[in-house]
Amino acid sequence: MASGQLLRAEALACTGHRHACHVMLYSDTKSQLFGRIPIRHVVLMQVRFDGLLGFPGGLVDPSKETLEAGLTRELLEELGVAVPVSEEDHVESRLAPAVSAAPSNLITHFYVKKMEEEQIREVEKASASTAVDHGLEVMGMVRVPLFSTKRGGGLGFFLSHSFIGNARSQLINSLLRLHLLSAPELQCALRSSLKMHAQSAEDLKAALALC
Ligand SMILES: O=c1[nH]cnc2c1ncn2[C@@H]1O[C@H](COP(=O)(O)OP(=O)(O)O)[C@@H](O)[C@H]1O
Repeated sequence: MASGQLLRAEALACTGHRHACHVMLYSDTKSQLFGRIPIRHVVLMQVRFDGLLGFPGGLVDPSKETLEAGLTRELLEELGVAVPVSEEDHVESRLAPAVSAAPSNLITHFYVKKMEEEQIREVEKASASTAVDHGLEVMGMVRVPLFSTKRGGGLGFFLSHSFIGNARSQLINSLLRLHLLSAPELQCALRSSLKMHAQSAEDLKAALALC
């Protein structure tokens, strides 16, 4: 098993750990950007309160509720609509890397749920209207652009943003595992991200000089 990865049961047996559950909601779509670039799939992420990109979800206390019940409760707060998640949607559990000298005590559990495009639209509408976390813990839901434009835009530029924890690798692993994109398509997007990242560093230095 890959480093840090745990079976769901092993993860639940860890004492003294915090548990965070997040889900990637997605659907197929026939929509085309500019009437010619196939969008293929709708994948939802969110801009969090801290400005980072991540998946909807949150901390769950497994001594009080199941991981899936806790995730479903978090989703209601963040999305404003019931999206039941079950054990069958579970993809992986992993010990989060340590962020300081102290060992990590956070276990992240990741889920993937396929929906109809219409249900995704309902989630998007509710997340900006009835969700109690809107504008507070969640600044807004976003669709991941899965296409690539000639100049490396689309997925490449999206991946150059900053993500919370291992959310970027959760996204990339899911796109590969579900065959939503091929490995060469992802490699191409990631190369474009690296270039964009270097350019952003220069832009940031220039912006700092304005202050
Ligand atoms: O999308 C994600 N993928 C992987 N880990 C995440 C993601 N979002 C948050 N985390 C991790 O889980 C922890 C708790 O998540 P979150 O901030 O969503 O919970 P909360 O809203 O209940 O405080 C975060 O501090 C972060 O380390």
